[in-house]
Amino acid sequence: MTKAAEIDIASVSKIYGQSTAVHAISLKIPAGTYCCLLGPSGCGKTSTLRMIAGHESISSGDIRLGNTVVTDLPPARRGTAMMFQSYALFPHLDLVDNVAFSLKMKGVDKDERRQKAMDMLRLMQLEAYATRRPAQLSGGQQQRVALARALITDPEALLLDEPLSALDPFLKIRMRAELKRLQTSLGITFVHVTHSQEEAMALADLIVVMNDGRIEQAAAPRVVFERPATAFVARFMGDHNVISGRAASSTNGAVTLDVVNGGQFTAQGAPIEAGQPVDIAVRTDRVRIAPTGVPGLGFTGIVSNIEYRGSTVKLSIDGAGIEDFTAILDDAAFFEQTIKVGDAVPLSWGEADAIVLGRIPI
Ligand SMILES: Nc1ncnc2c1ncn2[C@@H]1O[C@H](COP(=O)(O)OP(=O)(O)OP(=O)(O)O)[C@@H](O)[C@H]1O
Repeated sequence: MTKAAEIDIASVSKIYGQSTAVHAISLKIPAGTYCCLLGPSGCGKTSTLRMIAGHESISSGDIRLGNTVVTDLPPARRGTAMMFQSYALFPHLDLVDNVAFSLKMKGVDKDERRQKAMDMLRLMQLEAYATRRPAQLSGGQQQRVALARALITDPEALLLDEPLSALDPFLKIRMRAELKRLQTSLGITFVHVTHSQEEAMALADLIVVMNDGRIEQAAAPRVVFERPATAFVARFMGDHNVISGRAASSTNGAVTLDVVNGGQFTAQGAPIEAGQPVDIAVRTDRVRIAPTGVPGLGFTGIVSNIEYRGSTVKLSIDGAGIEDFTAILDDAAFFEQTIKVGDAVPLSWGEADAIVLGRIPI
């Protein structure tokens, strides 16, 4: 079971009645990649996954799996398998029959399908429970049965719709590690829908951030975090301040922006015509309590809130036309000073910590 296939989504749309849920998205998921489709509720993640699986028709565009255009193929002939959020196990069947079900549908004879189901249960370390029914298992065990059932068809790509959402926080983290281990050992392509940026960062080789039926950014987790492409990505991934204004001037890969009724800031990025709207991102954990050495890389503001978080302290600051600017300080740096709500504090950050954000065309 080492076959893996590239998934090529070419200008795919999904229209339900009058409303467009997915707007002509294009995406290549290389073979053997752990890909997470990430975004808020209603952004089109599940519709995209279901179109790859064949559980939802494609309104326009094409999907290719390996060398095969699967756009019009039924789910069972695509080489994909889907694991549902609810696991969709049959309550009246034992684990062997649950796992063997799709082979039964394909007409595989009883001995062979039970043998293969036992192999899958062994892979999931569930062989001791083979004769139990789903209700006699824990949530994590049920999830492993659902995985075994999906993998028994020997798919080239496994599609997972919010696979961890039904689990408690402790189990979620354990199963997350198991999913990653499984994907690495099988080597097949995984496409995993989630609205948790933490889950996507922990698992994915490729994060696809979706918003309102469009792809805002598709890149490795570190790139998405360190170089968010748009203001939406920077806000959704968290740990960034987004400052909006209008371009004042651009030189040598640095853009200067004016905040309306506020300060002037500089950030790294391609030139932008003066007067155009521009957003920049400043990493919250790179902000220091110190006067800015370089104009445009800091400001003085009033502390509006202090939140102690153990190893870090979160400061909220208003000033220079910016509301609710966040600085995450490590606890030692914070407690070296005596800062309280209402104080005016000087803030600064490094040249590399402020980047210009793009806009995706609508
Ligand atoms: N069968 C349907 N008929 C009509 N509209 C639908 C249908 N399924 C989804 N939609 C709409 O399409 C949009 C995208 O839905 P989709 O389920 O793909 O989003 P999602 O990102 O997976 O959201 P969630 O995280 O809440 O599952 C939403 O506005 C949703 O209301």
